[in-house]
Amino acid sequence: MATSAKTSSIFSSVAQNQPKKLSLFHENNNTSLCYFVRKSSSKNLINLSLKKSKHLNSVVTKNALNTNTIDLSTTTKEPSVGSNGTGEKQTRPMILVSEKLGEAGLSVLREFGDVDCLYDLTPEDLCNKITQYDALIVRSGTKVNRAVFEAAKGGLKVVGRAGVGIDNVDLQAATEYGSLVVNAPTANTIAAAEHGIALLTSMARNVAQADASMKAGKWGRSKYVGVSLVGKTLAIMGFGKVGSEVARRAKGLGMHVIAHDPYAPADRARAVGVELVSFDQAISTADFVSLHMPLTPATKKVFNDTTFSKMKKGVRLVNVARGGVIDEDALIRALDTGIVAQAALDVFSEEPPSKDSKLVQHQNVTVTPHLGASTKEAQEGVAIEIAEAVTGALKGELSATAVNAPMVPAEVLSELAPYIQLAEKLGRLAVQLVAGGSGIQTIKVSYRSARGPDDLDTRLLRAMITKGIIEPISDMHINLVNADFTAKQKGLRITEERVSADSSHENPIHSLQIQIPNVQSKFESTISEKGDISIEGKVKDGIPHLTRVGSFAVDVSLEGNIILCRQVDQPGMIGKVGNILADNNVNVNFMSVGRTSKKHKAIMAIGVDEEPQEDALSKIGQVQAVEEFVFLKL
Ligand SMILES: NC(=O)c1ccc[n+]([C@@H]2O[C@H](COP(=O)([O-])OP(=O)(O)OC[C@H]3O[C@@H](n4cnc5c(N)ncnc54)[C@H](O)[C@@H]3O)[C@@H](O)[C@H]2O)c1
Ligand SMILES: O=C(O)[C@H](O)COP(=O)(O)O
Repeated sequence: MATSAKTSSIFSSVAQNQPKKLSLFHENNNTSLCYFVRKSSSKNLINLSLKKSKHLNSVVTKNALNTNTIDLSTTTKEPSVGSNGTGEKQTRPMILVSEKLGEAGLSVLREFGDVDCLYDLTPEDLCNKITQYDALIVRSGTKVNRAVFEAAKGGLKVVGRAGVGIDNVDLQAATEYGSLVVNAPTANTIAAAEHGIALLTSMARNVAQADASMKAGKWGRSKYVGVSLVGKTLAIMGFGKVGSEVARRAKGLGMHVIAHDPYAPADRARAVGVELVSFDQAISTADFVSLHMPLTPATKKVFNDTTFSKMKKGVRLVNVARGGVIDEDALIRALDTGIVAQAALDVFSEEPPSKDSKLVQHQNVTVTPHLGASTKEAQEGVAIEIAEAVTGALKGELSATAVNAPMVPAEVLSELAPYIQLAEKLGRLAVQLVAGGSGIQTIKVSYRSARGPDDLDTRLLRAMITKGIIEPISDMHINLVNADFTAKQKGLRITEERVSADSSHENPIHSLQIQIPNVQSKFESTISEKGDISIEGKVKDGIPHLTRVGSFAVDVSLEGNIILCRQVDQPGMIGKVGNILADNNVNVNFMSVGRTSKKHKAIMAIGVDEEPQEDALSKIGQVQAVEEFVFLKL
């Protein structure tokens, strides 16, 4: 029976401790920024690392070598299976690999966790077993549908797709259950492109048919006269990684290459010497059409009776993308009428296709069983790429190949780290102040910053505010994957505004304000003139501070817990409240007083390490000049 991993998932505990020291060190080709947390006894480590893969080899394309992963992890120490080398016991994550994966990738996984390779699971088996695992690694043959996520009950932290296409993973369900989906998008590009070229050339020269005929004892020289490629027009549909590599190779064969891709930058196409054209122009002028787009709702059956009828009679079609982009019945009709002279297919709408599939059996069709990524080199590369992405994600890293979560560059992350803590803590405080009313519907977040919108990526901060707001009032675990989704589900509207500040451009954020309109507050003084609960914070020397409560300026570091207390401004108040706390053995770590005007109303913000007992709190309430107070947990 598996022991579940205690390595926290994506940034789950980042905000729980304050950083003390920032150090930069180099270790085995890794450059890491490490924040050591203030309380050494907690032994938690928040790791912000910028890693260069030491496993990826030359098979992997340039993109992959430049992959930066962002480590935002805390490792919880628990008695159990393994050891982390410091004598502390740790649990090891459980990883299920459901399709064949290269050995090099398996070694990376085994160094990190306990790995089960179970290649013949039925969908039911998968649902039954998935509860035991923290991560699942699949290729295109495993359907990771909603049932799998439901069965996992939120315990499946990561799904790794060892390849590019994620059409076999239900991304919506993954997001709802907070599972990060990562893929290995670069390591099989060349293999797929080479297979596309192999199909193109062998189709044009009837290689497969001639081979089968000879093996059947025939010598059919006149039957297998082919067509030449040189000078012919090839339309690449989807000018992404594979499409552009096919284009390069086809140009080397002397073909005239055009491409259709609504999202591809024209300069990338120009660099390869390819003209980007409209869909209709591409399919109506091409002698050969090669498909390289993903399967999405927009591309499903995009090659159908209508589009085939627009093609040049005698066109030849290659598909190493996804079977589902073609209406296969329409293709059979187009082959039968001669609109499509030949097709070479590596992928099918249903895999494997039925044994009596008319398409597979068609004399003008060449088929391979989804072999595009199947070279030794690509499989080693993919296995390493996905193993690193999955282990990174299990450590809490924000993966550069995340499919259902924003990718935040390492440099942005390291800069925002203290603000991430500030965001969660302000969210936590704000929600605890709500006493009732019509429920929280809107959270207004204002970032005062000297930076322009393009210079300030606030997605992480928004997610952390959402986490701070939702976690104290639900049993949900919020992470970067599910923050926006969960907020929406709960009917929470989070609006963001940037207010330009004069402060230094160096600091990403001067101050962060959270407002909750249309609610009552447990501490009336947090209500601003506009009638909203309003609190504001800043980062000072790397530490988050609460700096404004309603219209009162305060300054208390956001550590431990906080008591907010409004009183008539008069001498001796600090001593009276301080003594009550001292009698209760509660350590005050920070205190600040803000007032509207002398001898009028003042607010004491007191940071306390421990939670005071009920009777200590009620004694504070009994102090004569105290008008209201609230205890808030951070
Ligand atoms: N047969 C195999 O074994 C094999 C191997 C690798 C990749 N693939 C498949 O090949 C396809 C391409 O992979 P990739 O790595 O190049 O992906 P990619 O994301 O780099 O490229 C896909 C391109 O398609 C474009 N696109 C999206 N919608 C489009 C549309 N409606 N019309 C035209 N273009 C559109 C995108 O803008 C992108 O440039 C994917 O479907 C992938 O799953 C198959
Ligand atoms: O999308 C992909 O990466 C390819 O289709 C490869 O799929 P495979 O991993 O099942 O070979």
